Amino acid sequence: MRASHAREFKPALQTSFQTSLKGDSLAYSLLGAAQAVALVRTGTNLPQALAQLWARSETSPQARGAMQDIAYRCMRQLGQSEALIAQLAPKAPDPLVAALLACALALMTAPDAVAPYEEFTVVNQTVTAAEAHPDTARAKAMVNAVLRRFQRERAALLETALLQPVAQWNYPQWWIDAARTAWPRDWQAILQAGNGAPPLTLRINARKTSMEQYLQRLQQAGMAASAIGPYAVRLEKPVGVHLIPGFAEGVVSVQDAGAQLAAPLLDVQDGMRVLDACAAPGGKTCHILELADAQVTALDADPKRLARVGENLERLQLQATLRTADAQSAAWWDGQQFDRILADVPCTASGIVRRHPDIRWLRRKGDTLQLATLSAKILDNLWQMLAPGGKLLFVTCSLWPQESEAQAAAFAVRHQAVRLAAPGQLLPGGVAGQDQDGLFYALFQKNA
Ligand SMILES: C[S@@+](CC[C@H](N)C(=O)[O-])C[C@H]1O[C@@H](n2cnc3c(N)ncnc32)[C@H](O)[C@@H]1O
Repeated sequence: MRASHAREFKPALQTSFQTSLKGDSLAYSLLGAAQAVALVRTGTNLPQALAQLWARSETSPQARGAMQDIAYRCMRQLGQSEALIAQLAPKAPDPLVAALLACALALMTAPDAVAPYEEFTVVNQTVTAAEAHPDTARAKAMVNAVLRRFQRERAALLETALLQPVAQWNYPQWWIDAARTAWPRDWQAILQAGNGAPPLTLRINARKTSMEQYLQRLQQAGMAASAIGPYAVRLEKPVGVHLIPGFAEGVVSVQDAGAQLAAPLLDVQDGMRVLDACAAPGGKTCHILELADAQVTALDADPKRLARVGENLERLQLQATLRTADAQSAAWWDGQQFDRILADVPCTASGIVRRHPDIRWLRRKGDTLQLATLSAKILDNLWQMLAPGGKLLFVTCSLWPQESEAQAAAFAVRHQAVRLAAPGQLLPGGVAGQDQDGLFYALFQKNA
């Protein structure tokens, strides 16, 4: 990257500006997506950035869908787009201009078999979008020139950009290096899997249906699907939750196939006391309760996220005790030990980047150590709460050994914990047809 393209993002963006663009135009969606991308570049995660924009504008569901699609595509191709912009723009553009160009370039280089929009439409609508916002209006001619030059010199520009690993893989360099070090054989497949669109996997509620019944229900609804686990069903074409048969009545939930391994591994029996120590939004809490009549305490440090556990329990007609508390502390605990503990600890989320493609651009290299330190404290604190003979399942959605296997090994030594059979590291994608997220599982038992 040229020196003039070193990142200097202005933190103040005029995101509250109400545009006069037509709500159903591509220009409107491009401008919204660009604002979200610019917010990500100042440290906001993408779902929050989009929610922030939608909270103050009357954006139709269709336009929201289009904005979200463009912003997510942009995240998956940001390395390449920024390398192209560095070649094309005479000096580093202002943040919103850079984000708008990155969104346009993501559409113009989309890996889809059929391009999402005609290229000339993307160019025209990007210029229209630039004209419509005070932070980009002055750059209208530059935006036009950059995109038209990209059209003319596409092959050569891409060839040069792709010489840089960040542009080739669309991850920060430190992330590429970390993947290579941790997974010398699989790092390319791992990075590639993180750039794909995630599948839509459902978990059937064993209290309300069987796999056979539910597959039949989908067939009757004309939705192609296949069973990819004892409770896991993958829909061939992802759809919104409101279109999933039985979702509203709690017959199914959305949950990755890998994440569905947690509840069966915990081996919860009726009547057991179970602690789900980092529970929100409650996917695993609910699965535990679908499989056994257990007394579950669902804990989370974030009250807003914990409220989502409540909503999920309600939809599925299940019950648990909800506690907003810090799993590093025992201040909330009544001293009664648990038979089972699930520790689905906070982590870098490097194993679920295909669902959250913004994560790679938000994380910093030092986050891994910081989060591993926090989760070690959580694990150490939870161990005293486990009854003798009880089991603790440690889960992360990370690919970094520091947060996963190294953490598990050190924990076992610190507490003389017996390590039981568990999958260990699941790489994203996984075995053919399964297509799960990159999760880590370690199961411990306390000596009786
Ligand atoms: C990986 S998510 C849990 C996902 C959840 N188990 C599921 O399956 O839906 C980690 C959760 O840990 C929570 N968390 C972070 N730090 C925490 C702490 N110190 N104590 C308790 N919860 C914490 C976060 O708010 C987040 O909801």
